Amino acid sequence: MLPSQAPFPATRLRRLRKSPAIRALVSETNLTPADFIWPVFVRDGEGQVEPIASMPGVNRLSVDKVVDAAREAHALGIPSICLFPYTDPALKTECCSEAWNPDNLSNRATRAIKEAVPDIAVMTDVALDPYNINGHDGFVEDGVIVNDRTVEALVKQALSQADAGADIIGPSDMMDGRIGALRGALESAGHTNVLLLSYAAKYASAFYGPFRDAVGASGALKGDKKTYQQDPGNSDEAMRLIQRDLAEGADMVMVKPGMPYLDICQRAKQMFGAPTFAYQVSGEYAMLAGAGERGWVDGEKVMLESLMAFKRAGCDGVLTYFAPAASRILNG
Ligand SMILES: NCc1[nH]cc(CCC(=O)O)c1CC(=O)O
Repeated sequence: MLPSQAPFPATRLRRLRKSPAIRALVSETNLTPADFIWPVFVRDGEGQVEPIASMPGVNRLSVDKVVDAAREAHALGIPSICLFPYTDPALKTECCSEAWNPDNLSNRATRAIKEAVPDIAVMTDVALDPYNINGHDGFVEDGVIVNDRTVEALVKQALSQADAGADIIGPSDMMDGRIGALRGALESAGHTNVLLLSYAAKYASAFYGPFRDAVGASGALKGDKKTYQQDPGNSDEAMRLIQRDLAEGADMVMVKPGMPYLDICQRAKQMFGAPTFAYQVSGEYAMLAGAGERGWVDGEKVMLESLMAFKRAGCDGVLTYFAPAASRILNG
């Protein structure tokens, strides 16, 4: 596999690292703002910028401020912004109907962004957890997270998002059969060019903790998500999930979390060659940003190194809360 190399001193691999110019010539991986999808948290109100304690530097934004964020992202060269609503606890119910309300927070934000910054791709999240009194991604019946009835609700949710103008729909729920159901419903409704970025290999991870604070789901969640999210020790299962989702009509696939699962990213890209994304999740962000804030690591350098690692592993892009900070540095 590897080309043969002459023995030392004919081969001195340090020659290839001798100066910035030579290193630039032989660098294998390129990181640019075009690699990023920026997840943002949306809340009610106007002019609201509300810090999230466990995610230093990340805020919940009212719709007007999300539009500002989209403008900023576009100016920085970030192609896509991904919306996560913080839902008023009073709107959380067992039937989760706020999820497909055409005027829910996520749909209002989508419409506002598409009007103000039409060129940015808006990604939305399909799962019931922000709206569910039980905090789960699916309906709960007698303590069981039920699959098929949940998929019917996810279809309604996704159609309301597509109607609002979402470009990319990201099902993060991990129910079986949802990609096929969503693709069929989008086609029937005439949304033939709405993309599905499937959270295909999503693990039951402790790294989602700060996110659940950010969307207000931590208090609501009863139990864990292990009957639908994957066992962190499994790799073959991830390949089966990705293969299944591509076969059902996913345009792009995601591995989540990111940094602890780079082996899954690499395997997925090599095996399927599909557009592959990683989600550098809230807990990963909190570790890097928190340690950077305290001066325990060089925050900027670990941020860029961690993002470069996704590209090296074979990812086409990465969902990261660092998107604007990293882009500002990359743009010089
Ligand atoms: N549908 C839930 C969802 N969508 C995105 C994230 C996590 C994102 C992050 O941690 O940054 C989660 C959390 C979960 O599955 O409990």
